[in-house]
Order: sequence, then structure tokens, then C-alpha cells
Amino acid sequence: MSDETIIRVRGLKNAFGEQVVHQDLDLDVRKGEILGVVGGSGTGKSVLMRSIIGLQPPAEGEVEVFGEHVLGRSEDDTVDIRKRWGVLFQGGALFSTLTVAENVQVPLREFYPDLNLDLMDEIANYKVVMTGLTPDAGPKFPAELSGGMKKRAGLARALALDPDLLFLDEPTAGLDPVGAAAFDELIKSLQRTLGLTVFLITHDLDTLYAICDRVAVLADKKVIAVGTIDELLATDHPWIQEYFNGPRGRAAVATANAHKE
Ligand SMILES: Nc1ncnc2c1ncn2[C@@H]1O[C@H](COP(=O)(O)OP(=O)(O)OP(=O)(O)O)[C@@H](O)[C@H]1O
Repeated sequence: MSDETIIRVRGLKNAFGEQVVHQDLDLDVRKGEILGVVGGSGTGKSVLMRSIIGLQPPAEGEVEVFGEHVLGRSEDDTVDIRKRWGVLFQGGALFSTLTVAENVQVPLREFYPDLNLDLMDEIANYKVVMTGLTPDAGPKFPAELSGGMKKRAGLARALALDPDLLFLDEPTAGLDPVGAAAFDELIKSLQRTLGLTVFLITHDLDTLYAICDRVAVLADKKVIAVGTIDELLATDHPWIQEYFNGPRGRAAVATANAHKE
């Protein structure tokens, strides 16, 4: 991890009618880190991610990615930035009428429409295998895949453009503990091998302990704390204490310690 900032959010405000989701929210994501983003349900984790990637224009604030302002700019104007990130939406969000390989090719077709078809097939097959799926998953449709396989296929699509930055929205939700741990390992190994920066929304305490370098906590409409888990535990915010020191938090520590041994 370096001190270089890959995502810089300042003074973000998001509101839906009367409901203010974020107010004066600041956040920095550093190059090469896996930043876990946690917070109670409805605190606006997904809305924050959508604001950063340009799907949810905020009411106020600034967002810089790779050192460039992204708000208020057209899709064409930000194409070189958007090419450098990949997104795994909650639930995988695969197109059900496309095969896995075709899903992986969606970003390739969007950003490189002139790419030769054989090369597109080759890249898709490579990404499929890279995420731990067998090559025969490529021609399958999402409905033919297990939950874990769908996540891997979604990840393959997120990696299609060889991104520098990965956004993952609850990647282990719905997976059994063994599948979730395997997916965590996959994210960590890809992050190390490819030198990725990862913005990872999760409710999964095991994921935070297993693979996150730092954790940002959303509460009270903003990021109330960001740091390593030890640094967060040193704060006295009640939600943080309850979250990490509650029964599930203690169980996650036990699991993390067992893995270390
Ligand atoms: N398009 C929208 N229109 C209106 N309200 C929205 C919209 N998107 C999100 N919200 C509201 O914003 C709040 C934050 O939603 P968000 O999905 O970001 O929460 P979250 O922290 O990701 O929650 P969870 O952990 O349950 O997934 C919620 O109250 C939600 O209802």
C-alpha cells in the first residue's frame, strides 16, 4: 500500500427527496489497499459506491479518481478513467440472457468495439479461468451456475479490462462460510498479483479480518472512522464497539486467529 490516493471524496452530500443519506462525507482510498466499507443497513454504502463510479450524481461534493475530477463530466470525457475500474455489483448482476463468456465481453465491447472476435473470446476465457471457474463455465448461462460461481463470473467481468481499481459490493453475501472464505482468498490473491486497489462493501466480519488493510465505517451520514481494525477498536464510537466486539465480531477474531495458526 502506498500513500498515493486513488479515490478522494470530499464534502459529499446525497439525498433522495427529504432523506439525506450522506452529508459532508470525506474518504480517501490509498493505492494498493483493500478498503473495507462497513455500516448498518441503509447507511449508504452502495450509494457511496454509485456516486464514485458516476451512477448516482451527488447533490454536493467532489470525487476524484486517479487524481481526476469525475463529477459533472460526460461519459465520453471520463472514458479513460472508467476503463481503469471494474465493478462487481451486489448479487453479481449478470445479464441472464448472455452466457458467462458473453457477460465478460460486455465491457470489452463497450470500450473496445473494434476488438477482433477471436481475441475477445480468448480474453473472456482467460478471465473465467482466472477467477477459479473451469473453462466449461464460459458457455453456460447464469441460471446454470451456483451462487458462488455467479460471483466468480461477475468478478471475471469486473476484471475484463485489466482494471487498476475494483469495486465490490457485498461479494460474499449469500455464500456459505467455506465459499465465502474461498472468495476472500481469491480477491486477496488477485489484488496481490495484479496490484489492485479494492473498494469493498461488506457485512462480513470474516472478510474484514481476513483481507482488508483498512476499514471505513459509515454512520451518521458520513465516514466516522477509517483505519485498521485495531485502530477502530481504539475508538469509543458505540456502533464500532458493538460491531467489532459483539458476538459476531468475537467469532470473526477466533476464525482469523485459527487461520493464522
Ligand atoms: N435510487 C434511490 N431512490 C431513493 N432512495 C434510494 C435510492 N437508492 C438508495 N436509496 C436509499 O438510500 C439509503 C441508502 O441505501 P444503500 O443501498 O446505499 O444502503 P446500504 O448501506 O448499501 O445498505 P445495505 O447494507 O442494506 O445494502 C436507503 O435508505 C435507500 O432506501
